[in-house]
Amino acid sequence: MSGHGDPIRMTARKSAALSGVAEVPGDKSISHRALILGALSVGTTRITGLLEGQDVLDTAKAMAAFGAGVTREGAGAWTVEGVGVGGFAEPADVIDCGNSGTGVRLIMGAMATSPITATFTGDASLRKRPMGRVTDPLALFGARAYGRAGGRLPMTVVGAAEPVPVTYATPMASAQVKSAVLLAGLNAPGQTVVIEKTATRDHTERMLRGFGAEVSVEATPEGNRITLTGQPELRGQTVAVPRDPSSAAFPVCAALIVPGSDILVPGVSQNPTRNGLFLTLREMGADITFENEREEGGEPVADLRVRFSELTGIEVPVDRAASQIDEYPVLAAVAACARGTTVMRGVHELRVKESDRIDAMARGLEACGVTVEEDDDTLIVHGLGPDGVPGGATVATHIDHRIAMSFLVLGLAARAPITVDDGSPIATSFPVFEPLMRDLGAEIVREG
Ligand SMILES: O=C(O)C1=C[C@@H](OP(=O)(O)O)[C@@H](O)[C@H](O)C1
Ligand SMILES: C=C(OP(=O)(O)O)C(=O)O
Repeated sequence: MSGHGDPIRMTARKSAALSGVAEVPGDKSISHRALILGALSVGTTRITGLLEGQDVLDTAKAMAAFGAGVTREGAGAWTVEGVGVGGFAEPADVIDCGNSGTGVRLIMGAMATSPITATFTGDASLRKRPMGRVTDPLALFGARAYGRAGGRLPMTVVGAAEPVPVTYATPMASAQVKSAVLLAGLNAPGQTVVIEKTATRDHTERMLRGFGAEVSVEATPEGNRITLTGQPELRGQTVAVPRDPSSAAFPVCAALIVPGSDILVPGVSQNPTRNGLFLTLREMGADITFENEREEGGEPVADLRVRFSELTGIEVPVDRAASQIDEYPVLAAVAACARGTTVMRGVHELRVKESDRIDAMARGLEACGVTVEEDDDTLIVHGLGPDGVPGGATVATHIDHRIAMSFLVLGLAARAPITVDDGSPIATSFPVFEPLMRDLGAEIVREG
């Protein structure tokens, strides 16, 4: 849905030690992909643990609009009756991807090599985000796209009637771009190749293999070379979605900065393309232990035991950016409670997320009494140590769930409460954030 309802003001205040078990919901990236690959398969895909956040619900609706049978069987349990590779029907109406960059970009890729036309839109945040990064490579397959100036939504994509395979080096570290090209390559004859200089989340490659496609990955001096053999027959699968490390980040970071806390976050994916934040936090001195390491739903997972820690700022390795790209906002909040300076470089991509996340974090932290520095590609936070952040501000969230959750986490440790002007976008990725955090003892309330 392209609106996100009335704004919900929310306030977090200094809380006593957090304790208990935080069972975060399913992974957003994997949930989108399970629905899309299910729709492109022959037969039935059964998904458990699907994230029922608005972003994923919008993708489910889109898959139905392209002709798949999508049914909710119970909490997190969904079935998809696929139409097969190349089997998408032309949607009768505009596809509204709401707040979701992943949804719109992957779906554009999935339909771009079929002889159909679809028009995409989204909410005020998504309509500001660049789509040229996917429509440029999709044009190489023979698809055409007509959008607003700057490659913005609403945008109509005319799929290629006779697609040709493509070799494409992604100009930015983006799993969405990589995935759009691979999904388009499914209905092109021959081999489609994506070369990525920096490895990004690899859920599409893993899941394509799981559904029966031939995908090989070769390390080359230019980076990973991913080769997909086109026109496979994908077969419906059973997909157990693991818990989302990007959602786990919020209770984990809250426990680290609220004195006395000791929590358990079970079953969190430790996929090396997603676990950068946990490595960074450990380097800052975080007491996080990885217990019961195992495999679930094709992903390495572990239970995270997290205890309050006195943290020290670090220079975050630049080559780790892709594996923690969505976690920089909450890392910046944690950095404010560390001693010393945390330097985050190579983070330009944060400027084109649901909001300009460098700007949103910098302005919000300043309002809370924290000194920051920024340039186009960098965010530097001068930490004030435990109990050092003044808080006492209302922060603008710019329709960005991660900005909202990051400042609510910071409010649990700041001296004075922190209010966010609109917490409603939290429902896009982490619909149970409030009850889950309250169950741990976090004082988070809705205003008015
Ligand atoms: O492929 C995905 O599921 C995602 C890729 C990332 O975006 P980019 O591809 O733009 O880096 C990430 O920020 C987003 O939350 C999810
Ligand atoms: C960037 C994000 O999502 P998307 O690009 O799918 O909107 C996110 O969830 O932080």
